Amino acid sequence: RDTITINSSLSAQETLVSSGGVFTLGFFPANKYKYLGIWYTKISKQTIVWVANRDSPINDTSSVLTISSNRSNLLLQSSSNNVLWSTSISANLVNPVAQLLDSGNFVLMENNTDKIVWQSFDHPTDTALPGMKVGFISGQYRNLVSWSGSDDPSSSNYKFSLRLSGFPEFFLLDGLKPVGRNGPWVGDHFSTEPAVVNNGTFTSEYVSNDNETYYTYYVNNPSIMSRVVVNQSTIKRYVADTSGSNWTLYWTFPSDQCDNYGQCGSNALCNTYTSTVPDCTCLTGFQPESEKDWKLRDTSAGCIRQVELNCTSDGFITINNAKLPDTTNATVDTTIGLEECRNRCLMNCSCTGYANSDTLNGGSGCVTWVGDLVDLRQFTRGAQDFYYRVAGSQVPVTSTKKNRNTGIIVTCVVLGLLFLASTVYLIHKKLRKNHENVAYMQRQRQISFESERPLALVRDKAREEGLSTDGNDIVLRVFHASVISAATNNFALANKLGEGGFGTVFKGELEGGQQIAVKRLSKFSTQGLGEFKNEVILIAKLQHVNLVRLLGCSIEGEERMLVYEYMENKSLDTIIFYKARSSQLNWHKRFEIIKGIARGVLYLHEDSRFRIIHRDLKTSNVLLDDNMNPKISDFGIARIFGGDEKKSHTNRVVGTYGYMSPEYAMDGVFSVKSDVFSFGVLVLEIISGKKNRGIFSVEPSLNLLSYVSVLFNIHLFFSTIKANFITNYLEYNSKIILQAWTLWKEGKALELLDSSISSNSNNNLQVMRCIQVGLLCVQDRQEDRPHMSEVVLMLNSLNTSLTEPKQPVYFSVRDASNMESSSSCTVSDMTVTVIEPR
Ligand SMILES: Nc1ncnc2c1ncn2[C@@H]1O[C@H](COP(=O)(O)OP(=O)(O)OP(=O)(O)O)[C@@H](O)[C@H]1O
Repeated sequence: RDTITINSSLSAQETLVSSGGVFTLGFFPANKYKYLGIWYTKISKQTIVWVANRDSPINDTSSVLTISSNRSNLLLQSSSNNVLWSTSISANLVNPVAQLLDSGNFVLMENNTDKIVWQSFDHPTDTALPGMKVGFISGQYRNLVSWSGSDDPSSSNYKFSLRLSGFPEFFLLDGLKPVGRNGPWVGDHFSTEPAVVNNGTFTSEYVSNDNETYYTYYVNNPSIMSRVVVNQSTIKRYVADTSGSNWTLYWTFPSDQCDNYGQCGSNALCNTYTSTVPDCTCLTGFQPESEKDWKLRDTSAGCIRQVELNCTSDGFITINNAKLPDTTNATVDTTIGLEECRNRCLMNCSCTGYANSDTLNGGSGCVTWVGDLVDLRQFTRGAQDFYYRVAGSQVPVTSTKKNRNTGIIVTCVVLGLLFLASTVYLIHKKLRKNHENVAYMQRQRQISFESERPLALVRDKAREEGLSTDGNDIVLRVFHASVISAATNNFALANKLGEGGFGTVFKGELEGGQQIAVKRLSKFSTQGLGEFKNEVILIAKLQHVNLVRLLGCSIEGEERMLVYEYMENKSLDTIIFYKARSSQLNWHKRFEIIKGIARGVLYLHEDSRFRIIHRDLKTSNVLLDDNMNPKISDFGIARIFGGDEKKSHTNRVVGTYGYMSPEYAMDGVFSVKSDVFSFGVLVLEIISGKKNRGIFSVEPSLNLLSYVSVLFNIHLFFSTIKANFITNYLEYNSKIILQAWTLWKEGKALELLDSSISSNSNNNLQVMRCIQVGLLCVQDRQEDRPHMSEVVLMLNSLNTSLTEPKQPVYFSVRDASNMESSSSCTVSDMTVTVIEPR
């Protein structure tokens, strides 16, 4: 039989045998006592895989395993009715049955249902059978704990247990002392087992999320049995075939001395390539803490840096095929790749190393370390690269490949310089000849400086006003991360509002019912904590009815979150571009929205105490409250990510194609007039309900190409490329501008109006006025575009006469055949130069 019921208990002389005969449950003798346990039926040398009463042995011969009379538990009782072991639950079953399964799992359940209320697999002793989970599950640790001796099942000090902190990993412990470290799970294997990556015999499963982290495995071949067992200071995997032959040792850990935890001390590398004696070497850039001890092979003190890190000019050295160092204090971010991981490490002066957290598919995710690097080892194959930080002067240029590359680079630089020198004369001549060009360049530079200046001014002002010490007049909450986590139901997917270039936005509700939107910044700038706070405080100071209120921020570890008021109707793009929703916004509401946005931008540009250039005005950055009032969002967020937007890779920081002014798209120059351009696009989109932008990815190198072409006077080649670029840009990123312009010129501008809203003669004046303002704002030359103060005026006093908008230059470029050449040097002329060879 394989079951116990309320009427049939298991006496000391009886056994249960699983239906397929794989496992037996019964009483076995050990260490002068008796224990209730499970073993393989066919393996001749009894192999116990589970013990119920390992720490409460039986010392009589008539103990019995029963189901308790209240139908809730399994009880192991001695002859004197003492309970030696129990399942300790309160199940209250109607018709309980305990059954031994062929998997080795002993389960208590409701008869004829699948409702298992207790199972031995949830209470491992020293052995993990296939399907058993080891780790942290349902709020409890499930460790493997070794027997005290080969004939003594009682719990010993040795255990294989998960350490959850940092990047979770399994340790073999003697009490609290690590004996060995299995390393974190890096995709399809533990970092210490590169050689046992799935060879088809087993399927390993590793699950790690906010609620549980565990390892389990399955045997793929049904004729094979396997067990993983902790035996004192080792953990071993055995296999046997089901016919009952003896066990074969498949894998063992520690496998050599380099697996002993911290064998070589900190900041040292252990390998056993040349002998079984561990070879300890200090990492390059480090030296033994004690030379004397090191020579005597006492490496416990480890290694120290030869040159201290200075944070700004440090570099990294790679260890190939590495077992990652102890990850207890490491930080993991699975959302970024290696390059960003490296940058993150560089930005954090305490970061001492980094690596991918997942080695599959060429590697992904990021782990960063701080402090000493402990328990590193190197394998000969199959493991991953680990990068550790050293002072710049310690980075060796050793590999021949590097030397060769350096040689090539040096040769190229020398040739480039020669070429450069030979063309200096030509450039000089060209620049002299073209005074307007020089003037243009100066103008551009000036604009750049102007746009940078406010940032500096703002910071100085902030400091003057003592904002770095949190001025009293600012109502800004610094939220504890747990408050945000609770408010968003632990960032539940169901609460996700959207995702932008800076991170994911979640809806949340604070205690008390206030609704919030939380922007979880996925990447952050080089700024330190103080600076981040300053910037946030600064932004919180900007208060206007047409700006989204920033309520506060949250900072925890490397995580930065911004907390905004929640906007019931989300962003404008979610309404106007969708037929089903766009009729919610009639012309009156659209006109109010346009005026509201204009007032918000004016406030940013001129009315606030600080001059802010938004740099990414677009429909998804205009949110609507419950009354459809527009509120600009993301103002100042670029500031939080540092001012050096050219280095950033988020589409948000470099702006969004379709809304970018030509000078910003082509030359990276931005000013308040770039915002005016984006506003113009917004206006035309709100009127038409159509997007200006198609799908088009711009080659960032084109800017560079244009400079190179000037420098080397080889327009003919590069101008063709640039002409293509511009044509493409036009093709995809100015649909509405071109349509509005055409209709305007043909006197049919009203046709631009979204077909889902009806216009009437009362509205026509407003619609026409808005189209004209839109076209004035998207004019090519910055100086032709109005300031926001003028825009607000134009929208509010419909009777004043306006200038005629000029033809967008894009349009003229498309119509290239009409163009000859040009000698003037505005942005548009640069385009003309480009098309010369046609
Ligand atoms: N305060 C808010 N209330 C309600 N919804 C919001 C709020 N802030 C953002 N959202 C929603 O979350 C989405 C993502 O916002 P986010 O500002 O991160 O990205 P984006 O504006 O679409 O792109 P980018 O970051 O490139 O500007 C928005 O489109 C909007 O629908």
